[in-house]
Order: sequence, then C-alpha cells, then structure tokens
Amino acid sequence: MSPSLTENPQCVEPLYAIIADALRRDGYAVCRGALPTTHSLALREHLMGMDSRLYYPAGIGRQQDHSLTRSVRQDEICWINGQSDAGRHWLLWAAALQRELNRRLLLGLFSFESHFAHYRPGAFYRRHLDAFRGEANRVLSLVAYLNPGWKPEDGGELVLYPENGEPVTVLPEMGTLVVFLSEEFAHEVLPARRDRYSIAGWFRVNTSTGERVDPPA
Ligand SMILES: O=C(O)CCC(=O)C(=O)O
Ligand SMILES: [Fe+2]
Repeated sequence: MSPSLTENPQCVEPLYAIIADALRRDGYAVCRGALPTTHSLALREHLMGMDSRLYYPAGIGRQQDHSLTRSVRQDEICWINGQSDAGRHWLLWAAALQRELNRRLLLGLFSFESHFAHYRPGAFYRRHLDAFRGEANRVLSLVAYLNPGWKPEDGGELVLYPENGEPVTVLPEMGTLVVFLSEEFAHEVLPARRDRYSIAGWFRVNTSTGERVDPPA
C-alpha cells in the first residue's frame, strides 16, 4: 500500500478493509505506509524529544528476575497514557481501528493498552506469544514502526511464526503496521544494528466476572 492511500481521513476506509480481510483470511496483516505520514512523524518527534528516564526495561509476565528477563527481551518501554498530543492522537487512532474491527469482524474488542519501545543496537525479544490460549484477554496485537529509512542490513526484523506455514519477516520501517491474533502467532524481534523505535499495543476483550474486573480499568 502506498503511503498516500492513508494520507487523508476519507482514505482510511480501505485500510480498515484490508486489515479486516487479512485477519479473516490469515490471522495477521502487514500494511506498509499504514500510519499517515504526519502522524508517524509526530510520534517519532515525540519519541526523540522524550526524557530517556521515562523509559524502563520491559518485564515478562510477573517475572521479577532481571537477568532472566534480559535473556528474553531487552527493549525499554514507556506506557502511553495520553499525556502528550502525539500519545493522545495515537490512542484515538487505535480506538477508531478497534471500532472498525469490531464492526467488521465482531471481535468484541473492549480495551487497548500500548507502549513506546526502544531497542538499542543488539537488543532483541526472543520468540514468545503475547497471550496464552484460554486466557482470553489479549486478543489482538498491534505493532507500529517509527524508523525512517530502515534497510534490510539494519536487521531488527519482526518474525511471525504461523502454525502452518513459512515465517513472515517484517522490516520495522516508518509507518508499517502489523496486526495479528495474539494467541495464534509466536513471534520474535531479531537484534538490530541501529536504534529501533516502535509502538506495541494489545486489544483486549472484557473477561470480567462477578468477582473479578478484567481488564482492571
Ligand atoms: O517490536 C516488535 O516488532 C514486536 C514487539 C513485541 O513482540 C512485543 O512487544 O510483544
Ligand atoms: Fe510480542
């Protein structure tokens, strides 16, 4: 898809259709140039200007063991809570996508959480699942990349592992968006040779019961 396709609001419609069709067919979608250029540039600028102390090493599950975590993932993250213009705009964009995917695929997506991620040169995230089967909460994973001029020799690819089929490799190029079913696709981030910036997010369903509110907010 060319970047110009999503440049103005009336052109977002085809993007939703493309993502919904690909999810229905394959369980994942990879869309180059999906984020409007003005939007991805604003997010990138915000990231570049952020105080690096706002980032902290990512964890895994409830795992507290720092060296174990480092052997699995080495990105630094900052949760997006809508305090900045760029962050608010991103959350609105994700909410529109949530609404459209619910309308087209009846997924019942209920909430969204996301963070900025920075992988320093050499950092990786080993093969993992974002959600475990039967624990229906993270249903759909979404990743958006914010790295202009990324080249194959820069590494840092996302590799998705479909259960039946060849691995799918994605370069983390500016504006590229990847969406996939969280319980279905193991995936990993290969080490990059440059700083690698992205947003990772998850849509969840509401699994609250009488005793437990999930998601909590
Ligand atoms: O940055 C990516 O390509 C994927 C990140 C990821 O898998 C995660 O944060 O769970
Ligand atoms: Fe992941």
